[in-house]
Amino acid sequence: MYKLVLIRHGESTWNLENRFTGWTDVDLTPTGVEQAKQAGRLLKAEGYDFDVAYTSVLKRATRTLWHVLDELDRTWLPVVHSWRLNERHYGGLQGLNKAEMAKEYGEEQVLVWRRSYTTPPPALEPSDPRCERSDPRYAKLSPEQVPLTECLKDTVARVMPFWNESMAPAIRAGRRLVVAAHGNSIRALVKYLDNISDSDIVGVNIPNGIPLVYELDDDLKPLRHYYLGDAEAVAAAAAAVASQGKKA
Ligand SMILES: O=C(O)[C@@H](CO)OP(=O)(O)O
Repeated sequence: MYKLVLIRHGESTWNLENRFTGWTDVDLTPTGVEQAKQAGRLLKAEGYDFDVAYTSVLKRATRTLWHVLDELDRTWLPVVHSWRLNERHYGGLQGLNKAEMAKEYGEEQVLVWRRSYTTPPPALEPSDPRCERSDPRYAKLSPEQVPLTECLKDTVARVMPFWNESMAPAIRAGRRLVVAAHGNSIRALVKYLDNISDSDIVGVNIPNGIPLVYELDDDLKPLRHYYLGDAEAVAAAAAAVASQGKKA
């Protein structure tokens, strides 16, 4: 039996301001830092140890990982960064306030933008200053690989090659992985692992900074999964994420 630990980054400045974030590289808030440290402490208290760490190229996930590794006294572990673990790209919504958009366009529309599997938010223009195509961290990608928007299906399509080519082989080789990523890149992995339908994934929300453990069989099929920590607090935190698209 293998174990895989997934952690969504701690609260970011734009989580706090309730803004669509996507590939915008915002940092953690002091609460987010504390959540990340707490995740590390929980893992340590439960006896978890790791051989390799995975994260995105965005600082809210990277710093979350650093705090987790620091608490585990494992700052020396190899860290694999991949843009494929980045948050889902939020297109022209990046930077806009979720509750204000719900007031303007309605909660139903915001739910479609946030959680529809196949409908992406409006795309960014390549000339938009928010477009990441000239960001040096993506210099090795073709322009088309740097999205102008994404629905979750698009995110699944770019996460899965990384799972298949890097993460899954590492797990099969017996390496214990800790992954610090984002709400929607984790939803993409969870959808694949648990074979969740396109409609049921709409209701899945990942709380900030709480380790999500997958126990996997020899074929990397999930035997079970669970969050570490208090179940009620986990449910409340996931419900809070779901309600970010409400009017107030
Ligand atoms: O804004 C975002 O990038 C994501 C994660 O914070 O939000 P949502 O939960 O609305 O997909």
